[in-house]
Amino acid sequence: MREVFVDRDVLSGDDEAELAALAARVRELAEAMTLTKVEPAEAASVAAEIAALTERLKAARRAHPPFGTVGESGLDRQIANPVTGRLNPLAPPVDIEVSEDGIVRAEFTLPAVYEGPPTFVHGGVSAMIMDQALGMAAAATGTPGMTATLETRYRRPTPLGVPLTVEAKASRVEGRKIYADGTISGPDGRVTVEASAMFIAPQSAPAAS
Ligand SMILES: CCCCCCCCCCCCCCCC(=O)SCCNC(=O)CCNC(=O)[C@H](O)C(C)(C)COP(=O)(O)OP(=O)(O)OC[C@H]1O[C@@H](n2cnc3c(N)ncnc32)[C@H](O)[C@@H]1OP(=O)(O)O
Repeated sequence: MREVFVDRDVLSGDDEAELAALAARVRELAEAMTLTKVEPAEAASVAAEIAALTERLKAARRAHPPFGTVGESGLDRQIANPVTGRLNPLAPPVDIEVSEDGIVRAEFTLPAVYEGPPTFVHGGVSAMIMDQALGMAAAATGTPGMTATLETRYRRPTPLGVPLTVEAKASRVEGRKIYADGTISGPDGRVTVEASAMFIAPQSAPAAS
């Protein structure tokens, strides 16, 4: 696969593990925040403590999110990615694996912070997870690309708080265009979301930002 990334700090395994642990705590904080019933005065007190913690983190700051060390697939460097990044507290708990036959798969459970319709996953969150899974399936062909089109078909509501499965696979490569299809299904195996996407390999690597 050709190199597509700009220069970034690359974290050691230990540094990545520590920041991933911090991100996990921030995720728990977001979940607690969404569901808390504490009194307003307590909320204000907690807000002040969090502001102080944020200042501590800002004391040493990068210009851009870091990368992790390259894995065997060569695709797992974006550790602050908003869909699967261990270092990104906004990322849902989705750990996508790519098998040798190019099938992309993850099992995950989405908590209340991703709620759209009451008790169900927000459709934009499902689309985001599909985009990533389909993009990784496209990249597994050896030709990674930018999402050009993404079509999602919501067959039935996707429930929160139960094990879900996302699967995707590239169907064909036509020049710079890579096509992929995938699904999200519930614990009963029934498909809740179908998605198809077309990715286009850029003529040149994206410019540094
Ligand atoms: C390499 C990148 C990093 C990857 C790293 C891998 C990491 C491991 C995987 C991670 C997975 C992440 C998955 C999320 C990935 C995003 O989230 S990407 C972000 C969302 N997408 C974007 O921002 C894309 C914005 N658009 C663009 O940058 C450019 O329009 C594109 C898509 C690169 C195409 O630009 P271009 O190369 O100049 O295209 P151009 O030469 O005009 O057209 C080529 C052909 O494509 C067609 N085409 C172009 N655009 C479209 C379109 N939108 N719809 C339909 N057809 C189109 C043209 O009609 C033309 O067709 P033909 O005439 O050849 O038949």
